[in-house]
Amino acid sequence: MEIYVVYDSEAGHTEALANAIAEGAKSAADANVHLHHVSEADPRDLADMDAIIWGCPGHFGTISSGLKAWIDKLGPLWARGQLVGKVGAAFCTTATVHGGIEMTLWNLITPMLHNGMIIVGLPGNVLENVLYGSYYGVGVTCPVEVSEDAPMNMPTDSDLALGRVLGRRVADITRKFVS
Ligand SMILES: Cc1cc2nc3c(=O)[nH]c(=O)nc-3n(C[C@H](O)[C@H](O)[C@H](O)COP(=O)(O)O)c2cc1C
Repeated sequence: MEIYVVYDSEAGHTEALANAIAEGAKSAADANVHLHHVSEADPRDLADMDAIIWGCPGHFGTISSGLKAWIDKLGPLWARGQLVGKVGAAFCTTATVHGGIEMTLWNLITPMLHNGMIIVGLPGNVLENVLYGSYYGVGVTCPVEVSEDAPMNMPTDSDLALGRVLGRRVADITRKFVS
């Protein structure tokens, strides 16, 4: 099965989470995972995918303009119904816990629904999620550094574990549709 992971990221926080999601998806032996920064991703490639996972930093409570501009190139695929029935999932990073994680995840999911995709979140029986996560995908907080000299606050091991679980879950659910 073909799984596409596309992300926007300015300083690498969301990229680290995207890497963990791709790693989780790749842990399924039958998954062929395509991981791309949005600047090098071709929307036309989505037609050949079985599952699509996209994510970005939350910018003012919603999708970053970089990823939104890319999503807005999906009109021709939408018009031909080429994404209908594909599995989708979303992820994001923000700087604060109450800085719009859920709104950003919902805004990422909305265009998937408009394209007829089947959304996969994380349920409460996933251990990593019940302790810490979100039901709408993976949204994690990387707090702003206390000073310019401080090391960057990247996603924690728990954050990355959630990412791996989402990637694997997408692969396991997609398999039920493609086999
Ligand atoms: C223009 C802009 C708007 C942002 N808006 C928010 C916000 O509304 N809430 C929040 O918690 N963080 C906000 N942030 C912080 C980023 O979401 C956060 O630092 C994120 O982890 C950056 O990920 P990246 O390194 O992958 O770009 C904003 C950052 C920028 C540049």
